Amino acid sequence: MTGILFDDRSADRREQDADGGFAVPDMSTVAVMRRIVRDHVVPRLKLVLLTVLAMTFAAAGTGALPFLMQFAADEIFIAKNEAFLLGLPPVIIVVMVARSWAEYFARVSQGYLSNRIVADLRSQLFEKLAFADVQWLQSTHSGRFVSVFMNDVTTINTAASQTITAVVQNFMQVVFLCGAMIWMDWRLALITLAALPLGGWFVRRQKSRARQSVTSALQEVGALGTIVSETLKSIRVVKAYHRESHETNRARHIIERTLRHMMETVRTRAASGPITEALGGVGIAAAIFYGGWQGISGNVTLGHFMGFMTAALLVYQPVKALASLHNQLIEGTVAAARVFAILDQDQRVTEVADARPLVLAGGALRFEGVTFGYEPDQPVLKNFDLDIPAGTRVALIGASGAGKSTVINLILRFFDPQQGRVLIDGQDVRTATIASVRLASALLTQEPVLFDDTIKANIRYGSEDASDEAVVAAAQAAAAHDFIMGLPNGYESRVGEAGQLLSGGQKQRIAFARAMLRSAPILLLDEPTSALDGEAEARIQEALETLLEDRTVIVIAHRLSTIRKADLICVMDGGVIAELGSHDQLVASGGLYARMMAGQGHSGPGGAMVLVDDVAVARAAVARADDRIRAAQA
Ligand SMILES: Nc1ncnc2c1ncn2[C@@H]1O[C@H](COP(=O)(O)OP(=O)(O)OP(=O)(O)O)[C@@H](O)[C@H]1O
Repeated sequence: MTGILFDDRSADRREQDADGGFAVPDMSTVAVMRRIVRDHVVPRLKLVLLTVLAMTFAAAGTGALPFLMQFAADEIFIAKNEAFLLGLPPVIIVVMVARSWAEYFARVSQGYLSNRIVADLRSQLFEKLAFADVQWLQSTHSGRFVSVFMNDVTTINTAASQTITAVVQNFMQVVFLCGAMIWMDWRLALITLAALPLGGWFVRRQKSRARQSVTSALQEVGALGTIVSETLKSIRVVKAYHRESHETNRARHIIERTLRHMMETVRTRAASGPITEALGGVGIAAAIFYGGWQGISGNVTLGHFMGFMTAALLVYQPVKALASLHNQLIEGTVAAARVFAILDQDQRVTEVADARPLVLAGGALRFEGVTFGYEPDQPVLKNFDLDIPAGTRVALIGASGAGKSTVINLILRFFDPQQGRVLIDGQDVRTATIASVRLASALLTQEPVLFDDTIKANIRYGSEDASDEAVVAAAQAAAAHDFIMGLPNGYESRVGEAGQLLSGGQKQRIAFARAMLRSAPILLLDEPTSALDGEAEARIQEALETLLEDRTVIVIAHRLSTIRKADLICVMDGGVIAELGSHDQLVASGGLYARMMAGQGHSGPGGAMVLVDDVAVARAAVARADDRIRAAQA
């Protein structure tokens, strides 16, 4: 169940499937913007309005500058008005200070808004992932999720923080400055601004190019995330097989492709600069010519001309900024569409409207005519019937791929069968609340799962109300207490990422204590003692026997000793039950089980079943692998 495999698709296959095996629906920029406004801006409308007001004020301050220039020229230099000269500086100072405070407020509130959007999106994404269907999570690359959290959301943040205020601010500046120009001389204004529609057309033309390059770049970053997490998770195998260079090359290809797409984005963004600059140059040249000619003819004053030219020179800066913000907006909306695709993912395993918590008795289990396949047209279980009275210990055995883990997946309702029902204490799991179905069982996997937290928190995982005494009692029962007390911080010691500061056996004992603490009537085990040494196994075996008492136990068994102890042995073959009975009954019947026990094994469609009856054999294999790793590292 825990072998390490790599997603080693060819470069072409990666290109086709670059989004982590997950399609992003094509949402238009407008649709994405509408959703962001609806979900994130409207709920904070007051703050947004205040921000816009502050921006408008700051823009109006800029719009007032040409008039000040005009008055200054006409009143001071031409009319020689001394009172005006004395009064003007304080007015300028007040206007500028008020304008800069308004700008400060606008920037801070904009920063809050964009970071708030990011925080909300990250929380929603995490909740979505935590509650998502196992099937969907397994079929989507983890790198895709990591990159959405880290990269896509950051792209949205950058876009939001740079565009929310900047678009409004620059737009308002354009409006005020154009207004000032039209007010001063509408003919001159028309000449100066004639080039603007051409710039608008150019920016629109760039849109699809920008969308394409941003989408590809974000996809590649997702692929990079996948390869980084995959390589780190599998580092022992990577080194043991001397594949460091191979993995580095795989990463390098993706990094180079990302660079190409990023450069395409950069070029598209940068292109808007020279174009608007050139158009601005044409407009201003025309204005100087026409305005100068009017001046020579005596139709305009020097102040009038200077005021107008100030506005004309100022207006092209925000226009240029708007063009580049348009690209930023596209980057943000492409990233947002990828986030929304995850948030909108439909859930297949859902609760019915009138779902009720399971009423648990002893944890009796029943499979009634269950047909299930991960792909609906490829059934893994076929019309599967199994009745397990409360308190029975069942060993599931069969060839690899026979469907043993699938049985456990259905009891936990990670998936729903296409036909038939799974019942716990007589109640269909589909009519019960999902939480109560999951709480009915404790799961122990072959590879223990620990979180980067303290030992105490790991044991208490899923039983948060348990007292410290109960935690210690569970650890004692799991033969973990002594080694925990030997650690410098005892129960407060941290276990490291995925428990890597502990040995395999120690990790398993912690996981075992966690299961002990949980008072679930059903225990689902994937032969969890295989990582323990002889002495610890003997101690834990005793504890395990206590834990198993009065519980319904389903164990995917690999060891003869475990199989022998089961009340019922269920031999699975090709998605059906080939044989069912106690060890003695099955041996006596002389069928498949008897042949397995005779050491002949069985080659079914999924491969051979392996019985591990000798811990020493397994330990020797692990020691050989470790020697190889040490040799490779040396
Ligand atoms: N998430 C999944 N998506 C698609 N197919 C799956 C998935 N999980 C398992 N399968 C397929 O379903 C079949 C049964 O798998 P299952 O894990 O139940 O077998 P198993 O008997 O537990 O095997 P093993 O002993 O090797 O762990 C296999 O053919 C496997 O390839």
